[in-house]
Amino acid sequence: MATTALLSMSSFLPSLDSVATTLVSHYLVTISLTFALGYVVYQRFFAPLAGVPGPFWASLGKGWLIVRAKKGDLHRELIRLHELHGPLVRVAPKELSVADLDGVKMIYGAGSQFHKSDWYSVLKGHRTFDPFAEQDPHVHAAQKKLVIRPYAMETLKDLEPYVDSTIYHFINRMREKMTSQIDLGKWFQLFAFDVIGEITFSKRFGFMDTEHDDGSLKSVESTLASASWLGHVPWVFWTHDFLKPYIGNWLGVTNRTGSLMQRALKEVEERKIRGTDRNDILEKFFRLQREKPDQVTDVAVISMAAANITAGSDTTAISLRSIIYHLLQNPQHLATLREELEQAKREHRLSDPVTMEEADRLPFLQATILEGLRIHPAIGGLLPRRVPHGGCVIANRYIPAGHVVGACAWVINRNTSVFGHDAADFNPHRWIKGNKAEMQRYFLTFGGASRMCFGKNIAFMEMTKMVPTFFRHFDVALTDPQRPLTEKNFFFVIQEGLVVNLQPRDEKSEEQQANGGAGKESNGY
Ligand code: HEM
Repeated sequence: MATTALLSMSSFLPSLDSVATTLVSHYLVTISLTFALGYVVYQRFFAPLAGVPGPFWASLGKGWLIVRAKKGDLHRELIRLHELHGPLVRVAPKELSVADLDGVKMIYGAGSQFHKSDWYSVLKGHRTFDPFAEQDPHVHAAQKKLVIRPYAMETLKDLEPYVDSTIYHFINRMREKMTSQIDLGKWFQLFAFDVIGEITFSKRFGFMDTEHDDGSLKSVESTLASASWLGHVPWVFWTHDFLKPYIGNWLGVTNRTGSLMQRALKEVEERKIRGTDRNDILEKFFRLQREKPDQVTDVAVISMAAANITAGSDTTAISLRSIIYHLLQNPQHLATLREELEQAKREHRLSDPVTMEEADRLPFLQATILEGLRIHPAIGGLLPRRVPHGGCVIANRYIPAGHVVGACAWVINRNTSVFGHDAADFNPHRWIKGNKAEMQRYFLTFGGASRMCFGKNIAFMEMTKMVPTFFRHFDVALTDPQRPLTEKNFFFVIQEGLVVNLQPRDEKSEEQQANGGAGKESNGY
């Protein structure tokens, strides 16, 4: 009886195995929790960046940056956080967003020792020639020296007729579309791709003809959407790269070495067979290649041609959208611009398309373009840089070597001490009445110093010709002025919703007939 009772009791007692398992799992949980707590305490109180304000989760890992990249709102969050916390915001355990002006000068100014961080490594991948993503300053300087000439101010005159013919085509397409509402934002995108094709290969991609792209647009956007989060965890990219032969491609960023490269390769090969009498960018690269055949390799030429498409199409479309949208939202500024254009027209200083030289003499136009670029910088990423040996001090805070610092143009371009108390508003007059030199010193839309945009002059030429020519031809109104544009930041801050009604202003003018570049549409070699 007693034995039976003992046996039945033992069936309720835990076995030795389960006691051991429970103890081990408790032990593991306790160790993990202790480590986790220790990590949190370290990051919050003892790490070199401990105490720098910012979102709680950002101080613990890259998750906050990845979520922002996925949501596409990093630029807006950074504006909010800097307003709240001041010149430094901690965006990751070892990474800061900087709004301090001396800090910005130190990071991006001439002779800076702050070089591009690992964020860029995923854009570069295995590419051997890529000035945009190159992290090594010596390699970058050597590559830049080899290929920069075609982007110089002096060559713009050669490229102007190609821009003219594409603008002319754009205006004609708009005239055909005028009866219905027009998604002008989309048309600027088609234009920006076509014009890059024209100035690089003397060949529009034909997107304005078919009214859609051949996948290039998606390719650029999926590259950036993927790079913008992967850049924060480059090890994911490199692990995927290692496993790709077995698991296939799962990442959009590889498009950068995919379809755009193929397009550039095809154009280069065709050009080599056919030759050309054109003086476009490709021809200028070939000239450099003839001078230094062992250095300006085919890989370099193809890579630069592809870079023009990736770096120069969406960015220009975004900027055009910003300029036109803000003018339409601010009729008083549009009226001032129209007055300037009307006067120039009366005085026969306005061709059709407007020439670069004429546009240079239209101060309010220039101010409007700078203001559109200031208020909505096409690139909304942090432009991250590695802190050099010896560390640095920014806003009275020591930041050790190897940490990452960066500034977002959306934050810096809204600094009230540089751009005025109304820095959050669109007001072109600031570029006429304000301290232009000071504003240009901190104008981060095209990046800074040694890593400044190659295509700045080309982009300016396209915009300063397109904007007055467009307004010369059309009266433009937003179909729904109450509805703001939507925007998403995948490194490029892309807008949607610029839908307008167009009315013709005048018929083709005498100047248009007189201007050889405009009158000639070209699409081919
Ligand atoms: C409004 C239009 C444009 C804007 C706002 C813009 C903006 C920028 C910015 C901010 C950078 C620096 C990025 C960084 O530091 O990570 C950059 C670099 C670059 N851009 Fe642009 N860009 C524009 C148009 C163009 C065009 C039209 C081209 C080519 C035809 C181009 C080619 C490049 C290249 C090659 C670089 C790399 C420069 C280097 O690292 O040395 N961009 N751009």
